[in-house]
Amino acid sequence: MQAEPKKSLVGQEYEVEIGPVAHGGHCIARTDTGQVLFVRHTLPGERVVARVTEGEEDSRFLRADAVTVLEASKDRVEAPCPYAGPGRCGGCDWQHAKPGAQRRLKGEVIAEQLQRLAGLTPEEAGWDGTVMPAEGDKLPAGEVPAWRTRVQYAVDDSGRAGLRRHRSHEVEPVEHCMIAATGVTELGIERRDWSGMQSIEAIAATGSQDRQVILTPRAGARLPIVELDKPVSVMRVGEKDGGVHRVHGRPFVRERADDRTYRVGSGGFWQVHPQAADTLVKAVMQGLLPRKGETALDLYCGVGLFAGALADRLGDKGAVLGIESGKRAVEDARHNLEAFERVRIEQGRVEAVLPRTGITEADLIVLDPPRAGAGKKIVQHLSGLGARRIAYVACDPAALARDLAYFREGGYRVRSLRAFDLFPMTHHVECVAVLEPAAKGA
Ligand SMILES: C[S@@+](CC[C@H](N)C(=O)[O-])C[C@H]1O[C@@H](n2cnc3c(N)ncnc32)[C@H](O)[C@@H]1O
Repeated sequence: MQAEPKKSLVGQEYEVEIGPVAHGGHCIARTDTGQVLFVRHTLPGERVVARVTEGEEDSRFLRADAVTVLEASKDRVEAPCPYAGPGRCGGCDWQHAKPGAQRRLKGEVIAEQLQRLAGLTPEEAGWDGTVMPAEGDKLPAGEVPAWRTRVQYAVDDSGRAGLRRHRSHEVEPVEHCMIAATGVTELGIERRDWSGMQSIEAIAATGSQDRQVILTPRAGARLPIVELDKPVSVMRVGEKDGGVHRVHGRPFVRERADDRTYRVGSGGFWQVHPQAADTLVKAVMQGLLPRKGETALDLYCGVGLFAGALADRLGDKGAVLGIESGKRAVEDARHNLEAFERVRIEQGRVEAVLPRTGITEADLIVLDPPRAGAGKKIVQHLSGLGARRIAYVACDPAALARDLAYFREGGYRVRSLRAFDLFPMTHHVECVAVLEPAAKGA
């Protein structure tokens, strides 16, 4: 017997009261039959007509867009970006919220994740509940910080550059992305014909004039001659190997942070907001208070941002071990930190390399894992190294909360937590949690 096809609810409209914000840039509501709706383009307390964008009759939850606002929140503003709104560009989640309200919403998400996944109240996490804006991002009403120093443009079938629609491969062509940093906008990507290309990543380094574009051609397409409004180096993603290859110019950009220049090769990780690297280094160092001669680990070290900051502060007798999986990033980290004799960078996955190093103790640990977090096994391992303090840099509050719970099992407590809005207009937020042995804090 064939199963009945499930009935799609896409396009169905519900008039609903909007409840609290949820992780991911949407708010929670319920249909009159009790089905959960994750509604975008709305704010807590509003009454809206929500149109379903994904889900079926028996889905655990439905996704929806608020298409009519019947009762607006006092935090609502007219979206400054003409490409924001239901079915449009998926890059920003909170264009329709006042900047202060965006940070409050992010704070509510962090608080909810900490409570639900780690059983921690803000007080227990040593957090004042605020999400701090980056320096210079508090702007007069209606102005939007131009912070995105790395923008991934998608190209439509007619060769126009744009941004992806929410949870879609469709392209929203744009003439200008408001949150793109000036150095990116100056390249004039949106004004060119990119026929034959699938995507273009534009990078404008902070603290140097380095600009780079990374082109991903469609299958079998020839590379265009790239003439932009400003000088750039050009890289291409190989169709066969997926690697990033030099077309012309330097195969890296130079970024400045904590009074040091970092070479970042194409495809390597660097924080996107121009203030982010400095802000996070400062928060981590204020949390760890490194002492001369101590030993430290920098896990998921990228091109060596925290390893460099630690090496500076630990002095000649201190030592730092960085671990990073990206081959190119490791080459860059070794280059960036070659002046420090007592810094070593190992290439490989933390879960494989850390046990192999045979390290049994460290005074300080920084970990800055990707969105999925570090996970139970690594946290257990780290909890056994006897570190005086651990700084956890997190781009996902859910992964952070899960890992904090594992650290508690390992005998660590959260001493302080700080949150930074390094991704204005989007739902993303960065946290720095500082941990210490529970016995010490007791
Ligand atoms: C959020 S970035 C942090 C980089 C660096 N701390 C910084 O701030 O510039 C995470 C880094 O972890 C690396 N990575 C991802 N999974 C990894 C793993 N399992 N082991 C080691 N490194 C990993 C990525 O290549 C990336 O460079």
